[in-house]
Amino acid sequence: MGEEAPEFRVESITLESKDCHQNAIDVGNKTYVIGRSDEDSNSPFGIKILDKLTQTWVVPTVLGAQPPSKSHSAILVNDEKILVVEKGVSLNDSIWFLEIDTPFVKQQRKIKGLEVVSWSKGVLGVAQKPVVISGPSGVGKGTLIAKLMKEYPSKFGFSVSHTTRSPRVKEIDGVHYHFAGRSKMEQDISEGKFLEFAHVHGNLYGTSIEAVESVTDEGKRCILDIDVQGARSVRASSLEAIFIFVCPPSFEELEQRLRARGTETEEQIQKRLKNARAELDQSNSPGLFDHLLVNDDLETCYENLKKLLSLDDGHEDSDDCFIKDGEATACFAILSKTESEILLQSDISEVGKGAANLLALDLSSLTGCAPGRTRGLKIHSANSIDNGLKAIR
Ligand SMILES: Nc1ncnc2c1ncn2[C@@H]1O[C@H](COP(=O)(O)OP(=O)(O)OP(=O)(O)O)[C@@H](O)[C@H]1O
Ligand SMILES: Nc1nc2c(ncn2[C@@H]2O[C@H](COP(=O)(O)O)[C@@H](O)[C@H]2O)c(=O)[nH]1
Repeated sequence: MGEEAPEFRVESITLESKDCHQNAIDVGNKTYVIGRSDEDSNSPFGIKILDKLTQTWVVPTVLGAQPPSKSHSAILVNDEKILVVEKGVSLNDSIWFLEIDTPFVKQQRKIKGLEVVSWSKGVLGVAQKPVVISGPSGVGKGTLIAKLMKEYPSKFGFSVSHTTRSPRVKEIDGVHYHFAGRSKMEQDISEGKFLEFAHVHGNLYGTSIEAVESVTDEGKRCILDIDVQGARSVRASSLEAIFIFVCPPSFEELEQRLRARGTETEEQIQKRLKNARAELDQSNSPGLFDHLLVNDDLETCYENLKKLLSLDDGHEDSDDCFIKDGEATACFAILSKTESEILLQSDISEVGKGAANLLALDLSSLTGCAPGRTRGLKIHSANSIDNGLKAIR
């Protein structure tokens, strides 16, 4: 893992030239060198870590989608993460965190026995809590979700799970599920790409982090259709969600619905009914589900679901917040840092406005981290006279 090498020249702090492709950030006894070599503009956006005590270089395993390898500036936020601000991309795409010692990174380091770092993209604004819908097979979860998505196509997005089960007739890969091979899915799970996974009715099912994040990136509220084990795992994760359990009016009715659907063999139906009893028992586990819905008459149940999601009052949700102002190309560099804010200054020559714009990036209300996005960023103009950059929440 260690490698002799002073092939890099490391300055003690960030190398912040206008076209900087490499930054060196000191964290304790280590120096993190981020970026690509200035000599080779086509080289990949790499990370190297210098152990200053032993003078050895380590190339860590880098997890997560990485920023576009353009020029950037970087600064240490705290012992856990480095802020990297990319130039020449839209403001929405410019803010990244290199996690060097967060709980996820520590966990992955332990699993792999290797040095690990992870990227987490910074996202402006907050998102509405995802909605987890659980309940026994055949109770009508999919039917309720389909109605919700049909009535509110721009408001909700479905988290497309991975599964090792075979597709049913009319099921489309990437729409209903990502149909996956077991070994690939297990490998992705071990690499921390899944929010939760469970063995359900003899197959492996799981929600990838990307499945949830990509829905949220579109400005939509994410709906997860997962079993009770999965709901338990999400409850224990850092994802804040609303948890709804859907019950059948009776066990007989559940059996009838499952049979009438006609998608399972008799053996599979028996397995699903057996598991249904266990799931119904667990629906009352303290602190697991926020709401129980009985799906007797479909329309009544759907109206009750809408009430739970505050969709019955005709008002838009007040905390909807989708960023439109950050789509223009930005050229900001890190200027300074306080405990809760980092000041970014625009490159005057690039924006050509005659005066530098100052933005303050509020770090006090961040939610989420690797292996997902870092959300909740707020940016506001920090110019004494606001010269045109609107405050962005
Ligand atoms: N309230 C209802 N009354 C009668 N039939 C219903 C009702 N809700 C759903 N159904 C029917 O029950 C069957 C099972 O519904 P659905 O596939 O939505 O269940 P599910 O909970 O998503 O199951 P699974 O977990 O196996 O995916 C479907 O044929 C559906 O049309
Ligand atoms: N824990 C998870 N459970 C999941 C996920 N996706 C679906 N499911 C649950 O599996 C059963 C069976 O589904 P089916 O499509 O084979 O009928 C059902 O209870 C789903 O809720 C997942 O990603 N994780």
